[in-house]
This record gives sequence, structure tokens and C-alpha cells, in this order.
Amino acid sequence: MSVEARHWAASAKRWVIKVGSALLTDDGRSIDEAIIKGLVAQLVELRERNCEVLLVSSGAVAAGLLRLGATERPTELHELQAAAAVGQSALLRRYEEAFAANGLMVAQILLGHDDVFARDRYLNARAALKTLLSHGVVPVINENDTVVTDEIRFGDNDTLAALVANLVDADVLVLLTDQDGLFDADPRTHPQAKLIQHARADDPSLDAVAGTGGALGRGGMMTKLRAARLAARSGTETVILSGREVKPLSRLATGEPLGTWLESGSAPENARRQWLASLVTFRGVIEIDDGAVKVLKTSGRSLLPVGVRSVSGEFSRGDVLLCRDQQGREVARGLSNYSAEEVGQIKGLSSKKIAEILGYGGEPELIHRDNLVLL
Ligand SMILES: Nc1ncnc2c1ncn2[C@@H]1O[C@H](COP(=O)(O)OP(=O)(O)O)[C@@H](O)[C@H]1O
Ligand SMILES: N[C@@H](CCC(=O)OP(=O)(O)O)C(=O)O
Repeated sequence: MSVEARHWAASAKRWVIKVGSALLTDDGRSIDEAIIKGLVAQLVELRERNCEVLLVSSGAVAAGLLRLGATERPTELHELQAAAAVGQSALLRRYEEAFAANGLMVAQILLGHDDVFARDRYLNARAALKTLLSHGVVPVINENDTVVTDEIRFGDNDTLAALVANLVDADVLVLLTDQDGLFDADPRTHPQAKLIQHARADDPSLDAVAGTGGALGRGGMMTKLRAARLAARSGTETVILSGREVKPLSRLATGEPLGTWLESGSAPENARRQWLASLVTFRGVIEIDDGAVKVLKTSGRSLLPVGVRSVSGEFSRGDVLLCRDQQGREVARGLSNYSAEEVGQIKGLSSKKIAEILGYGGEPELIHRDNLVLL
């Protein structure tokens, strides 16, 4: 096997797999049942290897247009949104049937901009996805096309898939498309173009080769490259693969050098910490006791309300908190699971008391260790 082998794929546990419209709808001709069945069979195989899988599937608009008998893609937003609504249910039914035939359950998740960028919703989306995975369910994700407005839409599912990879700290993001990977020029117009097997996602020379997409897909390779760069923030490796290959996911999972590997270049832990560290504006400050400082520093644990002595500032769930020790030294920073008012009520108390005091249960941690960076 060449030096380009994707050895890391054999130990990758959490996979986000994105499948594009061009592939799923056979370039707009029909929903390609064979592609769906083949894809599901490979996801089932990944599950049998004890991997967790999240599927980001495009194709709602294309499937809806087919169902509505449109001969060409309309330009009006509301026509596209109506098509997405019709197509999404058709698409999900296909997935539901194909996974059920293999004894697996799916969950439909339609995400919008705020679910990923507003930090309270970000925490909710993250917790819901992780809970679904813990139940062995396969989340099937798409953009909430029917209600998004132009200004806030992701627009292409490559970006959405990368943001999902960031949300769940995926090990690998696979972008399945109708080409073998990223070529040094668009192979549709340059038949002699050569496949780039391996590059760093942040390699600036790639900008010049990644072109736009086909008639149905939205983003082309430009958005796939951008997605790889976003995914790298959570240390996620990206592979662009042809969904028309024989069992591409199963082969990738054994380390075979297929497609284009866009290397993240950073360890997951570091990437996440860098991201957290970049959230410089904090909304609240909490003083934590010596015991809490010790567990944060020595055992990398989460911060529980019991270790909090005082709280100041106006903040909501998902905002960044600065944690100081009793001498006023900055110890850590992280995303709060509770608002300022709630922290005021639960500080110094055991997590078991949270539901009793607030009248509803939430996370036992004030700041989960995944959302915490030591200073
Ligand atoms: N350098 C390149 N290498 C490969 N494909 C490219 C390149 N530049 C542009 N493309 C185009 O990107 C298309 C795939 O993107 P897109 O149409 O958005 O598909 P998908 O629906 O899978 O996201 C290819 O069919 C190809 O025409
Ligand atoms: N949310 C849209 C996705 C559009 C899109 O990103 O398409 P693609 O470039 O094929 O992944 C749909 O389901 O039609």
C-alpha cells in the first residue's frame, strides 16, 4: 500500500458521511435506489465495526423537483423550499426503509444556522446528537431548507456536514460525490486532470484547483475544500470519495488509499482547545474553590456547581465563562450549561439538587470538560 494509505481510518470511531445531490439523484434523473441501498449497507458495516455514523444527506430539493414534475431547477426561493419539503419526506422514507431492513433506526434532524452558531442551541444540538448515537440510532441530517432564508442558509451541505463534524468531534468526515476526489482541475471540463491523493486541508495552493459544482449540486469542490478546513478545527480528517466506487466507505475503513485525503494537521484535542481558546469574549466570571481548581488542573474533569463560590455578569446557557480561583487568578474558560440566574441558585450545591432547585433537570456539569479549556 502506498504512503498515502489512510491507516488512521481503521481506528476512526465517529464518522460523518455526507452524500451529495448529484450522486443521490443520478444527476437529477431519479432518486437512485441502488446508491441508497449501497450506502446504507456500508453504514451498517461501519456500525458492525463498532463505529458511530451520522449521515448528512442532500437531495431534498432535487427529489422534490422530480416528484413535482419540474423539468428544470426553479430560481424562486419559495419554489425550492416547497420542493425541499416534498423531497425531504420522500428521501427520509427511503433511508428509513433501507436501515430498518438492517435492524437500524434513523432520526431526521433538520438544522439551521442558529442551531450551530448560537451557543445555547449548539449545546442542545450536540447533546441531542450524542444521545441519539448512544441509543444506536443513525441521525440523518439535512439543512432545514423549507424555512431558512437566503441570508442565513448554509446553502451547501458540505459546510453543514463539517459543522456537524465539529459538533460531535467526529474522527472523519467523508464527502461522497460523483468524482473520484479533488483533481488538479475540474474533470468535467479537463478530462486529463489528475487526482490529488493527499494534501493538507490548509494548503493554499488547493484554492486554485477547486472549482464550482454541477447543475444539481451547489458547492462543487470549493465548498468541499472549505468543509475540510472547518472540519480540521475539531481535528477531523476529511476524505472526498466517489460514491460510485465499489464499497468506498468499507474500503476506506480498512485503510485503503481511496479518494482525496485532506489532512487536518492537528490533534483533535488541540484543535478543540484552540477553538475554545479563540472565544475570547466572556460574559460572566465565576470564582471556584481550591478543590475545583485541583480537579480541573490535575484530572481534566468537568466543573460541577458544587465548586462554585460566587458568580458575576449577565450570561445565558452557551455563553463563555471565565473561571477564577480564590486568589483571583484565571484558571479556565468554557461554555456554561446554565444562565447567570441559574448559577446563582445552584452554586455550591451537589448536582443532584439541580432539578429540585430549578424545577427542571439539566446537565450535572456547569461546564462540561469537552467545553472547557485551562488557561
Ligand atoms: N478540481 C476539481 N476536482 C473534481 N471535481 C471538481 C473540481 N472542480 C470542480 N469540480 C466539480 O465538482 C462537482 C462535484 O460537486 P457538486 O456538484 O457540488 O456535487 P455534490 O452534489 O456531490 O456536492 C464535480 O462533478 C465537478 O464537476
Ligand atoms: N439541503 C439541500 C442540499 C443542497 C446541497 O448542498 O447539495 P450538494 O451540493 O449536492 O450537497 C437539499 O437537500 O437539496
